[in-house]
Amino acid sequence: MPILKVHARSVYDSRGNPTVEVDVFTNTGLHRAIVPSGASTGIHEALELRDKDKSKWGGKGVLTAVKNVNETIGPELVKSGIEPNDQRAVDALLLSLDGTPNKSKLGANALLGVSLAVAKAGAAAVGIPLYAHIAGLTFSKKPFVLPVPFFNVINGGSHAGGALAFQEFMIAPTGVETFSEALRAGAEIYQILKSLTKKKYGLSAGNVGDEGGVAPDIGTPEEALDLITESIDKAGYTGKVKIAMDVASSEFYKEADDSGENGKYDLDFKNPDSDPSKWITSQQLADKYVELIGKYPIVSIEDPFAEDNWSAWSELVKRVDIQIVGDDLTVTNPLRIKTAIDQKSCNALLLKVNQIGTLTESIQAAEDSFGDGWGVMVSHRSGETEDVTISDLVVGLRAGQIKTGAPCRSERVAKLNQLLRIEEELGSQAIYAGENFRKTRFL
Ligand SMILES: O=C(O)[C@@H](CO)OP(=O)(O)O
Ligand SMILES: [Mg+2]
Repeated sequence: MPILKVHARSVYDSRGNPTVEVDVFTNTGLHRAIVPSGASTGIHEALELRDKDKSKWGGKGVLTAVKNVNETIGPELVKSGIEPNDQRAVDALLLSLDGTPNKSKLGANALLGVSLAVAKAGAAAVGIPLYAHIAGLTFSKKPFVLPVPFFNVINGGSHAGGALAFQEFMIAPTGVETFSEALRAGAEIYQILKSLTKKKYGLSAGNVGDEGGVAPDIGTPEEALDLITESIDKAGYTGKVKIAMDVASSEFYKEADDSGENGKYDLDFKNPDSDPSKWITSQQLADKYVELIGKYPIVSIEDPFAEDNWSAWSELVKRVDIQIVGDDLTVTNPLRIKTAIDQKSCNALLLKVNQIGTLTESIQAAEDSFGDGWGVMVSHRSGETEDVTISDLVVGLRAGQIKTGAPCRSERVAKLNQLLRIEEELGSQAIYAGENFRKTRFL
């Protein structure tokens, strides 16, 4: 049952930017994937190919990537006769057609659209759900595990206006029994947070950022954490719902030396008149994290330091016992993950399929991370679409944690709704990760 035809087109993501959609046709019908896109992208990510022509979409077009699928990848894949359920062979072909270390020839967005659409065709070819197909491509151990959803309920950094430097403040219902209860808790807390925010910071503070979280003009992480804690308490989930942050600190790292070390962190980076004398060292930022962890129920911090400020990462891991997640640091790339393992820089991977460009490499990144005892959190991008592949991926990988924004805005809720469907379908064949979210692979 080979691949009959591959067709790509340019569609739009949740920020109104063009992105790549790929249709793969087999004798089971049409299988489609849409590629997400980041804003606070790491400099070491695989290349998202955007058109050079600045006259259309301000240089954000993806017509070249679309053409690469329609004129190169698609015809070669059809000609190869590779079966769609042989994901490894498909991805190996994609890598050889591109031939560059960072997918700069054909574009990681072109490759990923094909890779994910083929995965769906592969699942259909054997007549099983996508999550089960992915489980078969990796470590498959029963029961299936439904992830703890990390809801990004306050948006700051490069995802929102306002002064807040830290990018994401998330709530994680680790202390409930099921995924659906977790989603209900998230939605209830989010509604309370929204009205509290409006009351304290004015009506427009209830407007949302790129990932559906509220975006009040607050200056300090403490203010955001107080708002969240109050909302959790008011909703009746004290102790059952914990807090996580994605600081995305590469966005406000200044004056580093050539190796990426010894820079300063500018917590006022959105102010064009920010005062350099107030920028802080990685040591001072680490002290701030330790203080916040002591004061709030924080279970996970992502990108506490910039992508090449390696020494600061290892120091923090030694000082705290919570989850420290690499995103810009590790970029879902087995080579950078290896360095992070060797240097003990973090203890969890943020897995974003478009950082690396194929499903097989994403699975490898997860395997390598689990292999060192790390946690793995599957993640959306700030520019998203109706595609829900990551929901199947997190279940297939048995990763136990997903971040997909606030329980608000359809491109975020689509992923959560897909997890509700999977939960219903699996019934007693699945357990909820809950407090074991860092260790689900080893349960
Ligand atoms: O930093 C992140 O983790 C992501 C997703 O929340 O943002 P972006 O897609 O803009 O890189
Ligand atoms: Mg991040």
